[in-house]
Amino acid sequence: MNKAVFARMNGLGNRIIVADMRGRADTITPAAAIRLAGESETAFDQIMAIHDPKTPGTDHYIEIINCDGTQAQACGNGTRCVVQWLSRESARRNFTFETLAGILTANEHEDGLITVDMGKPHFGWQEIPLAHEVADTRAIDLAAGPADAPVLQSPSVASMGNPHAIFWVESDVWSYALDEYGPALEHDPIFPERANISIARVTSREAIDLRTWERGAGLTLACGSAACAAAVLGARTGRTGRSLTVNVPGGPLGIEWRDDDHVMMTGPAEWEFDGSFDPATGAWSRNASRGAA
Ligand SMILES: N[C@@H](CCC[C@H](N)C(=O)O)C(=O)O
Repeated sequence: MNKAVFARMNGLGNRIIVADMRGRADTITPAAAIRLAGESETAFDQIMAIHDPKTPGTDHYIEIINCDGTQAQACGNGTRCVVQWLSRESARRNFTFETLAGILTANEHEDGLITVDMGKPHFGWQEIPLAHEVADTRAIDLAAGPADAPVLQSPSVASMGNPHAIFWVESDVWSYALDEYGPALEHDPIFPERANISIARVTSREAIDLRTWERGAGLTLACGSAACAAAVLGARTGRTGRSLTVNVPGGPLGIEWRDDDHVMMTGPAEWEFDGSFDPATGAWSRNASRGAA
């Protein structure tokens, strides 16, 4: 067994395992991911596996694995954790990554906060994707709760590389049973690749409160790509400006939808502990010698 090094980290409470798979030909199996997800110390929302680059001009290929063993195209909080991991091993602070969603850049600032260029949002029904054409992706025909008195309805949808549905609500986001509605909405037939489901309350032109039921992971304390989707859809529907704070349960994320259409996400990353694991089985051990920075 050729073990790989990992760190358990978090981005505003989004539980992330960063795994160093550089210089190796193997990948992390779904069985290994599910085993790590099932143990209390290593329980995670996403694994960010750092691989050797596939495309010239990029530093690393990043594979993103949800805790159910499925792959994701984008993970904003996890990308910040990868940047913090890499910036601990050299003086570099600027990186170019490739993911299933394409090529993105990220950099760590002097104060430790990290900005990720999450790329451009997509609003076309085929790009999200939806199962069929809809008139307007700013409000699609989808609801949760009793048919005659829906609790959540008419979400705005977008792709940030991965699919997102944002339900706009008037009351405190904690007053909605997202754990009850999330699973069915994630698997609704309108989403052929399933979707990340969020409820969003606009509190000013510059601020949104957001909770997310993540595709493949369930309720999380933070979802960076959902924060980006909420921000661009807030602006696209006239609810907000293009530069705002998205308050997720784990804390605030700064989001700017620039005039060149790129979405910039800024927030922290936190190192918890590290160890080594078998990418085939998920068997792992904790390393006592290297702790938080
Ligand atoms: N936590 C992430 C999103 C992870 C991927 C998502 N569950 C999916 O399957 O699309 C983030 O911070 O963006």
